[in-house]
Formats: sequence, C-alpha cells, structure tokens
Amino acid sequence: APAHHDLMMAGHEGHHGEEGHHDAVPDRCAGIEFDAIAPDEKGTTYFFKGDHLWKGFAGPAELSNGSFKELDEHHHLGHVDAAFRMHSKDDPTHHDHMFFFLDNKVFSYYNHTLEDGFPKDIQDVFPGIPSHLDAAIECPEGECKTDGVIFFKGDEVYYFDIKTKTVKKRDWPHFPQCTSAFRWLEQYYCFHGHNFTRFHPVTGDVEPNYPKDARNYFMRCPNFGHGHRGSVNCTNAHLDAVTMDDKGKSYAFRGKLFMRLDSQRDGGHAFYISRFWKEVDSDVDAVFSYDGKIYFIKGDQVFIYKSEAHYTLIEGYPKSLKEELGVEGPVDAAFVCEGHAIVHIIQGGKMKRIDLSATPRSLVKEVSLPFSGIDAAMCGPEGVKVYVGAQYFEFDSPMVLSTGKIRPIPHEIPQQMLGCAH
Ligand code: HEM
Repeated sequence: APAHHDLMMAGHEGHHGEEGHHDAVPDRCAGIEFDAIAPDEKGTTYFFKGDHLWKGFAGPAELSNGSFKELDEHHHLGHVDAAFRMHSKDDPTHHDHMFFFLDNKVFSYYNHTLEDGFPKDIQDVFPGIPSHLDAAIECPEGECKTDGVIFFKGDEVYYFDIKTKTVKKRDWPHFPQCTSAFRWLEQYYCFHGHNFTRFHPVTGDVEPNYPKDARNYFMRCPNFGHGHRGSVNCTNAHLDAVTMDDKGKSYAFRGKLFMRLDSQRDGGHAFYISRFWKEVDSDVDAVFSYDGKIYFIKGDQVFIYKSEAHYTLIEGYPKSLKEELGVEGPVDAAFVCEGHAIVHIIQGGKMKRIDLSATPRSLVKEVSLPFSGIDAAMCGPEGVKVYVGAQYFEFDSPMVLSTGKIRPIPHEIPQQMLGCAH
C-alpha cells in the first residue's frame, strides 16, 4: 500500500467495490485523462471516463449507469463531458445537485435520482454556455464574487453567474486545456492528461510547482503516493490555536499545519499553513476571527488577513501586539464571540477583555481564570471551547468560563483535528 493511508487524511477514503477483471475496464493507475470529476451531495468524488466511473479516491472502475441509471438511456449522447456539484444556497431546488453535461444536454441528479424534466438543453439552463464542453467547476460566493460556475471548452473559459444567469468570458491565455475540473476543500484543480494544476478561480493564476501527477494525490495506486507515514507527530497531542468566524468556518492550527473543521463532508485533510497564510508559516500562539478578518498572534506580532478564501494579508501587517491590541506577549489563546467587538486574550491564568471598536485599544476588564495551561480557545453558537493538552472543555459563555469554579467534564480532542487519522 502507498505510504499515504493512515495519517493526515480523515474522513472519506472512497467506497470499495468489487474488483473488475474485464479487459475493457479502464485502469486509472495506468494514467487516465478523465472526462469529468465531481463530488455528490454526500462528499463522495466521482471520476468519469467513457462509460465507466470510479467512486472516491480508491477502488476499481464501474459502469456509470450503475450509479446514474439514465446516463446511457439516451443513445445518441456520448459520454459525460463535464460535471460539477451545484453551490447555490439561495436556491434549495438546485443546491448540492450534481450536474452532468453530455453533448448539448444537461442532467441534474440528487441522491442519484434524475430530477423531473431532465435532461434539458444546456442553453435552457445555462444560456450562453456552449455544447460539447470539456470541464466545469462550481465556485461559491466568497471564493468567486458570486455563486458561479466556470466552464471550459478548448481555449475558452466562461464564468456563469448562477443568480443573474449572465456569462463573462475569461481571458486566461496561459491556462492548461482542462478535460475535467474539480473543487476539493475550497481548492481549484484543472485536470489535463494524467496531471493536474491548481489555480485561482478569480484571476486564473496557476500556482507554482504544477502540473503534478494525479496518481500521487487523487487516487491510490501502487508505487504512487505522497505524504510520509509518521510525518505528523500524533503523540503529545495539543493544538496551537482554533477559531470560528461569523460564517461558521472553523480551523485548527498546530505546528506547520492547519485543518478546516467544518468541511468534513468532502474529507478532512491537513495542509501547510503556508499554503494560505504564507507570512505566518507556522507555530501560531493564538488565532481569532472578527469583522470578516482573521487575526494571527505569533510571538509579539499580529497578522491580519481577510477571511474570504484566497486570504490576503492586510497592508501594513504584521504589526506589534502592543500597537494592535495594547498587550504584551506571549498570548496563549484568544477568541471573539459573534456579534461582539470584544476579544478575550488568555495569558496564563488570566483573561483580558479588549474592545476592538475603540482606538487606541482599551482594556475593558481582566479576570482570573479557574485554571491555566490553556493552548487554544474559540467561541461559536454553542459557547466557548477551551483546549488544554489533549482535552477540551465547553462553557456556555465567556462569563461562565471566568466565573466557573468547577472544571466541566473533559472531552478528548478528536485525532483528526490534529491532522492524524483515528
Ligand atoms: C486518502 C488519503 C489522502 C488523499 C486523497 C490526499 C489527497 C491530497 C491532495 C489532493 C492534496 C493536494 C495536492 C495539491 O494541492 O497539490 C494533498 C496534499 C498533501 N497531502 Fe494528502 N491526501 C491523503 C492522505 C495524506 C496523508 C496520509 C498524508 C501525510 C501523512 C498527506 C500529506 C499531504 C501533504 C504534506 C500535502 C501537501 C500539503 C500542502 O502543500 O499544504 N496526505 N493530499
């Protein structure tokens, strides 16, 4: 088995089916150019080639009509040209549906059931988008300016705004010709040949160090793989920082790695902090979210980024902790509760409340905490979570945390939050 099984990736491993022994069954480990890739509503990824598909990152090829029955009931239509999972929160009738494009037709599936009235002409559902597409990928608001879909055909790239149904052509001259495209954990991948390239869905910029061979990352193949057994130290479990923003996005940080906690449907995978927050790099002391921004405290410095995906560092940062928040480091943990402009800064057995709406920052209050040794803390709809070593504690509010004389029942931090599998 490749080295990459048991660490760092939590959640979906794909579904294992029966071994295929038929000669005509394609082998994705031989290096396949996929026709289309898309996740379903449960987070299982489907890879399409001809009349076959693969479910998840491991397992053999199966006939597509076993999973999506109607796909070959229309004999004049070819194979799936492009596919994506719709993201359109304002429109629950389409949200999370899988859309497949075959020649000039579009199919919409939910729970592997074809929606009434489909297939339809692409023109009727996505006016301005051509037939015989190469690839398609969803791009939710926050990652793109609006909920949208990016379509690829030859050298042409189209951005379709779902709400207004308007189409804009993108001028991405140096872009690879994608035969399929796949959004995974908010990252955008164009597949071409048996390689893939990660790109920025708004600017079309291609990340350095690509293309990479898909067999090392998106499927399990003998003699391929990535990541190294034991490269994540899962003993001495603790977190450096955690945070949840007002859109409910939450993150855990440890050493050089971070992990999104709220997108487990599509599988949890730790990435390097430097992937998104280059200047911060590693070993943060505390992280909190406030007013559409994410604040990293590291030593006596504060880095502030916009919280929207493609996080950008705000000009003038990092600044000193003293200048930004009026406190001296080091800081153990920090959190803001939604709707409040107060950051709670935990240092040893003390918690400072600082008003972020006042300039210069003013200390509202300092309280003693009933315990010390806190590594990380966050505030969400269920209250405050405080992380100490391998355990965490829950409090209804910051007030309960500061006045509580008795420690609530400890919970174990899930291994997957540390970037380790169970
Ligand atoms: C089913 C299991 C796994 C799957 C499907 C998977 C998939 C992926 C994918 C798609 C990427 C992104 C490639 C890119 O953007 O260029 C990635 C990156 C990475 N994976 Fe995995 N992975 C798995 C398990 C593991 C394991 C077990 C480890 C290590 C212990 C690991 C370590 C890494 C590292 C270090 C990166 C680069 C992270 C970064 O640049 O921020 N992966 N993985």
